[in-house]
Amino acid sequence: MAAGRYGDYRDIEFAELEPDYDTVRKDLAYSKDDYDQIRNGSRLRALEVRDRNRSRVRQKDIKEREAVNGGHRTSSSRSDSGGSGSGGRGPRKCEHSTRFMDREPGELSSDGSDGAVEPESHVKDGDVSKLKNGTWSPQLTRKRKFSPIVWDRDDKKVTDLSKNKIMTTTTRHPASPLPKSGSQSPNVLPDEDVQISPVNSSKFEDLQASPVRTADHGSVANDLSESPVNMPYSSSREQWWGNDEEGEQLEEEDYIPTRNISSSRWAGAANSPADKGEIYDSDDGSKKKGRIPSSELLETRVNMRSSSPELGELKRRGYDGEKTRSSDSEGGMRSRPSSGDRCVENILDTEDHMKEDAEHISNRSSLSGSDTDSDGNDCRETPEPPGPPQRTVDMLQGCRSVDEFERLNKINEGTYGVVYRARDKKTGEIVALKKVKMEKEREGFPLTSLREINILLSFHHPSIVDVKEVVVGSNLDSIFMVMEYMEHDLKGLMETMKQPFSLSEVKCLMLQLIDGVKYLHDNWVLHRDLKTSNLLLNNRGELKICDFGLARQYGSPLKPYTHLVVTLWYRAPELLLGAKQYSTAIDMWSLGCIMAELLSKEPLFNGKAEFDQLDKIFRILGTPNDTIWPGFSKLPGVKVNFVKHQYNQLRKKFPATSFTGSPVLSDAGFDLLNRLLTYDPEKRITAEVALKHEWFREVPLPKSKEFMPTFPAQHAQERRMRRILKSPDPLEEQRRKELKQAELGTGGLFC
Ligand SMILES: Nc1ncnc2c1ncn2[C@@H]1O[C@H](COP(=O)(O)OP(=O)(O)OP(=O)(O)O)[C@@H](O)[C@H]1O
Repeated sequence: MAAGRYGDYRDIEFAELEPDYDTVRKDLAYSKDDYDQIRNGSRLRALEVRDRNRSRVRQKDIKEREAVNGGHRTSSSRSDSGGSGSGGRGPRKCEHSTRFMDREPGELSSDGSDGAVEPESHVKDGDVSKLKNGTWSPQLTRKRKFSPIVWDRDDKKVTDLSKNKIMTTTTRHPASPLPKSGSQSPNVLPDEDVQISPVNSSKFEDLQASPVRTADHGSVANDLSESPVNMPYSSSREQWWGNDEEGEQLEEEDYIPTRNISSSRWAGAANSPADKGEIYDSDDGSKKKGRIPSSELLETRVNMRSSSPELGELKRRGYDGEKTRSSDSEGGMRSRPSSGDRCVENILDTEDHMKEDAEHISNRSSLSGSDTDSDGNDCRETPEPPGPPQRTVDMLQGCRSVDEFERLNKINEGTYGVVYRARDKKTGEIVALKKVKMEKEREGFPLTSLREINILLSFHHPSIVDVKEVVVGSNLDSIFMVMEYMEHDLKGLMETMKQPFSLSEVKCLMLQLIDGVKYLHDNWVLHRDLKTSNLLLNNRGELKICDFGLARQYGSPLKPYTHLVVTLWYRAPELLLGAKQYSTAIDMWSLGCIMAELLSKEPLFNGKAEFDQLDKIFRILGTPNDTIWPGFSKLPGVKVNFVKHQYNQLRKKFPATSFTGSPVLSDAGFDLLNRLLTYDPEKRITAEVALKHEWFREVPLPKSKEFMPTFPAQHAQERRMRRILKSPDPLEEQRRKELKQAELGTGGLFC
């Protein structure tokens, strides 16, 4: 739409330029005689002299016309010629041209109207003089539009780094060879005592005692609160999109204070203190933690840059070539052609810089004090004055207004966003709008949401939910992701189903899921929160992964990350046992849990707390040891006695034949499940290998998407109520509890 507007303008401009071009063409045209004489080698000098004279006459003519029209122009403006050719509309046209050229495709005025052009009155004499004085020139404005927040980016460096990244090899866990059907589980139990315990605090000191912990929490949090920045406009005039009391209440309840802001989240950031062992990346313990006040970020920015690649710099494999929005490593995200992408570009840029700034905040904190400085006085630098609040608005320039959508109903409310079904008023398309919970506005735009937006805008795959664009609330106080609408999530759907999915349906779903995860892993992203409620299904049988709030890039060498990721039931044992380094295998474990749940319609390991979760896993898979999982006993969580379960009971849960209604699974199917649920992350099956697993080639073959059953879309209220009544989600509660404990630095299995 906006591109069309842009295009229209160009059409008009060129249409009006047309006469001039004709004139020029005529002026420059040689007569046939001239041409013949030139060919014959004569009159060349004479023609040159004639052309120079004509040119002088033309310049004079242009100046005269300008004088008549009273136009003002910058000499270098392209609209110059347009203006000169437009007769009486000269000056007005010129002003509009400047504004039009200034605005990028997809940009709208903040009120959501098609106010791309500022009223003429805005370009008054004062402005003209400014323009003449060079304080506001079309060139300058145009540059700002491309990058509203202008940073001193070192392009060369970035390019080099992205190259480095591409050349880096990952330390992914190798695929273990496919055992024979019915072979022993990779989680074969040893005959030795295993002592497992909640990790004592000393074990986890290095993980938890991030230098940005208590003191820095104080520091950062105080900085945050002292910097009332971010969304500069209050939401006093609530529109229907924002007027959601339910959501607001939840926001209050859910709020967990920011503990710290991440260090470099990119693996291999050789320059980052994290790599020198100075700080640990604990940014992602909560999607709520990283909240970046724009001004704080802007003010604290320094030249500290991660030497690791940015998301936009990664080489996207797989389906990327199909869509132009993605970019490869060298091309970068910066050349986005489609409508609304200017907004996207701004957001991606902002996320990059926020990340850098977050790193700086973290590093600054880490360098300036210990975590015992609870008052933070010593380590805290004097907070600098808040930056210009319009920075946040700049970030949102080019985004359409949410008022261009008609709200149909509220689909669901996650912890971090409210999702609505809506109709694009222009196209009639039904979409899902996820409103980013701003929580306490003064604390800034949630970094995790920026991260999610960043990833989802960058990645395109049939199994990844498509985010089309980002739109803003009328007051620029809220942000929505416009996603393709999906009728169901698998969790909600399974709650309504009387029977579990059939084998061929599970295969169809698993194939799509593994394919999506492979795409993520191929592109160096861990999802870190794969669970049935984050898997969407539409009535065309298409499964799509959503909720990338915890996703992050990983690289080689692996860096220590927070273990407080992945909802408890789907959390890999290495995370539960406090491993500081983990990789793609954590997502594969989640896939194992999901596969089992799809088959049985029940969660496989539904622990109530970390210890209970481990216990449930060990009861079914047996208690691991160093033989089946080298390095197991060194994990921080392996301390005191866990009950030693000798046998793997998984087959009993998924027998080859059953008369009791248990979900049946062939040897091949069981092998896949077993390999997804392998204890040793190094031996756990990869997405690439899993995709080729023989289970998908044996009968019953995977159902094709078109033949997947359709289900009536649940009424949002029903869906919410059922969740509240039937499954007061212990997982979220658990996670919140963990995070609170982590923030307080007390209690908990790993504190
Ligand atoms: N594109 C979509 N189409 C339809 N429904 C969706 C879509 N995206 C999300 N939903 C619904 O909204 C719910 C919450 O979405 P999402 O997981 O992205 O939010 P969240 O706040 O991050 O959730 P969580 O609390 O699980 O972390 C999903 O479980 C799903 O039911």
